[in-house]
Amino acid sequence: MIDAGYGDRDLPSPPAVSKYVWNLDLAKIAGASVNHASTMSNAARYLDTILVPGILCDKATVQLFAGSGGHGCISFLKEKYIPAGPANGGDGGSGGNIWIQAVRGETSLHKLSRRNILRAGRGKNGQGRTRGGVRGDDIIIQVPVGTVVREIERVDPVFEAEQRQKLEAGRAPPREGEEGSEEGANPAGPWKWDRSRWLLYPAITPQDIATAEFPRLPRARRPAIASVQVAAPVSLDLSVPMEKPLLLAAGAVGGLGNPHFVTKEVPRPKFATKGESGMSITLELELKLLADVGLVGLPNAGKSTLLRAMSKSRARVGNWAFTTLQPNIGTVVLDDYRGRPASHSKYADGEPRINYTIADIPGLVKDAHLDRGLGISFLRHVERARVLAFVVDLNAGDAVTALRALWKEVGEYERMKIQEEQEKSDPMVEWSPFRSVDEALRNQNETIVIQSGPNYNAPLTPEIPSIAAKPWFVVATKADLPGTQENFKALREYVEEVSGGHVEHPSGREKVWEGKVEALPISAINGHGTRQITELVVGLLDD
Ligand SMILES: Nc1nc2c(ncn2[C@@H]2O[C@H](COP(=O)(O)OP(=O)(O)OP(=O)(O)O)[C@@H](O)[C@H]2O)c(=O)[nH]1
Ligand SMILES: [Mg+2]
Repeated sequence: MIDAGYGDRDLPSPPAVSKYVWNLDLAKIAGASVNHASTMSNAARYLDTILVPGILCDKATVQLFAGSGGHGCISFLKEKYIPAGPANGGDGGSGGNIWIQAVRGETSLHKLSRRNILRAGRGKNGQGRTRGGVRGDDIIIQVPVGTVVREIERVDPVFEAEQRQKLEAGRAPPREGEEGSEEGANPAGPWKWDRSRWLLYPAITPQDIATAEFPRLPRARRPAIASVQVAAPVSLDLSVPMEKPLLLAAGAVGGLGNPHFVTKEVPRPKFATKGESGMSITLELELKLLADVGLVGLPNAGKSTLLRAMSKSRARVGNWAFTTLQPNIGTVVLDDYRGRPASHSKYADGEPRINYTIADIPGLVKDAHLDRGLGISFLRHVERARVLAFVVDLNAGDAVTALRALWKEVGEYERMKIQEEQEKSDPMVEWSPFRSVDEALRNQNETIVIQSGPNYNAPLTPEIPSIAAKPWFVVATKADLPGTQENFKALREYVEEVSGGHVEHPSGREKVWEGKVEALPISAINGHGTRQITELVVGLLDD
């Protein structure tokens, strides 16, 4: 236990917290069901801890396949005294849709990045007695709030068919009273069998096929729901939790049953159409805001130990620098629906906060902003956390020096980034357009301007608030070790002076967060002091 050298704060044991909130299992979400943490089986929980050792995942590429439509049915009424009744094949069911929804329960994209192909269900085929096929199952992709979605590729068979039809319509004069013909060949008909579109009666013979005449293929159709589909190309910034999911890809319509093709000449058509094939979209998802709290500290400061103490994360801990090479994320559950919640915190919209996330980032070293050590990619994570926790080791030299060194690194990185941004917005090439025909003929002064700006590699550079403007606090670890009190006292005095504005802000920036900076002593290996961190974090997040 830590003795009373740390002032008025006593260090109670940590709250019961657990790491994963389960409310999404992609294998089960068909049909818009949302599974809550409490309904998850222990086995699945256990499996996930093995499969995903808490590695933070902020990017995923997924290929989505909307459901194809079921085929139409070829069937005839058959009853006593009616040996050869009229056509009564049902239409095929339409394919399943794919939806996306940003929800608060999700904290990482790791489940999506593991399953990079998602398929909505296929519509069932139509059946006899004019029974339509059952619709395919929908898929809802639930992502964390702060996900940016961008389309990479799209294959839409219906769109292609429409384009083909337009082309044909332009090439061949349409028959009187009708639009352009489908599938080329002979615009005036009769049409021959197109294997990919027509379904034939099983008893039909090859000779029949060769001589049979088919009606004009119906135009490629879209389901009515496609009108609410997100316009192509998909580019979404899901920064608020969504009450209802958004339609990304509508399932394709089913084929038409044989009653659709009854004519005076062909009263009993022995064909029906196949369902349309579903579209596929490849999306890149990126989590813009990664965690509520980012742990910033020198190597070996005890960041991973702290994460383990606060969440159920099993991040690796070792008594040497660079134990952590990949960022880890842990979720601190505030309300596990058992007993009283650990906090009564609420989101801005009044919904109770059930958890918050902590990102354990590899240790920062001197000149990390020049990509030294594990460098820039990790500073990127720092930039995206809402609150920063500077973790300093009380047992490794002067804590104030360590804190200032950390801020310096963060500040340098930011300065470099601002410079880069400015360079990006400068025009890349000068351009002076021709002002007269003469000039053009002489072909002088021809330069072209390519305005740099959003491009494919950086289509969305969301506005990120300055790092120094983020709320922050200091976590002084290893407070259980002897002789650390003095170090902590000096640290707390320094921090108080910084919040009072008596000394320069360690970032060296002018616009800084104006709240009161706290310094908390903790002993992560004993779990002491973690409750205070939670209280503080929740307070900062609520502001
Ligand atoms: N006595 C004591 N030791 C601690 C405490 N927290 C961490 N340690 C020890 O400090 C060492 C480093 O801990 P880590 O959690 O791996 O440190 P880290 O900051 O994640 O280090 P990197 O991943 O290398 O950046 C381990 O040997 C821990 O056991 C603490 O509160 N008290
Ligand atoms: Mg670590």
